[in-house]
Amino acid sequence: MFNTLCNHDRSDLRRLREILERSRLNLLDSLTLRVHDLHKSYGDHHVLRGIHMDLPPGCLGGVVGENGSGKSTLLQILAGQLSPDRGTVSYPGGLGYCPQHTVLNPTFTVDQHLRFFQVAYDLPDLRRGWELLEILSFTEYRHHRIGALSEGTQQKLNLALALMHDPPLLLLDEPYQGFDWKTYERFWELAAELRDRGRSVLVISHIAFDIARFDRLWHLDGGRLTPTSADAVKDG
Ligand SMILES: Nc1ncnc2c1ncn2[C@@H]1O[C@H](COP(=O)(O)OP(=O)(O)OP(=O)(O)O)[C@@H](O)[C@H]1O
Repeated sequence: MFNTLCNHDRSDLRRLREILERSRLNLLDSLTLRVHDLHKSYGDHHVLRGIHMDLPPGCLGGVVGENGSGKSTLLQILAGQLSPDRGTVSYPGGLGYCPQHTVLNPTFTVDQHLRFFQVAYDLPDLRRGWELLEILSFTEYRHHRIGALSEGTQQKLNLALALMHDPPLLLLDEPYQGFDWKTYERFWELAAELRDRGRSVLVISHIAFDIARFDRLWHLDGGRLTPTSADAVKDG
């Protein structure tokens, strides 16, 4: 009798575990950035030729590739700023996009940009925005107009604006261009912290430089992505 009960309990437990594991996988599936068979041409220049990619929550991914290989084109499509000729992109909703070239108003101050984006993102306060100024060490420029700031400081604001609403997916196109070394290190700490809090982070990066920092790495070449390792990129 006791054995029968125990066996019964064990099989119930196994079934429960299977159900939980299935729901965990379904949840993970619905939270993942999924890219399927993306193609993009400019005239007869076929830049992307069938891009496939999955980026789950809590993953710091990188795309490396030569100049002109199509990295920014890919990120612009993922961010919804450019239409692909073919293929699909899906993600759970809410993203932060840091474009390669800043899109800031030179006559506005740093603070005014934060307030403008606070309204756009419908944020109750600017706590995270100010925290990002601290982390990226440019609080002292809060009341300066953008036109009077160095390119590196403008890039810091560009990044802070992409992160301040704490979205589940971050698409960062060479986000540390012009950063000094200390801020560059801070950027990677920030990216790791976002990953550890379950965000999906995709960074376009320069070959053989920061690639050991990624959980997943792809090489963009000939219009296609190949999963690769830091060692393969350095050696290749
Ligand atoms: N709007 C456009 N019209 C025509 N050609 C374009 C356009 N945008 C990009 N290209 C071309 O598409 C190719 C890929 O450009 P893209 O900027 O995506 O590459 P990238 O890998 O990001 O380059 P980089 O490392 O120099 O930033 C390049 O040959 C570029 O000249």
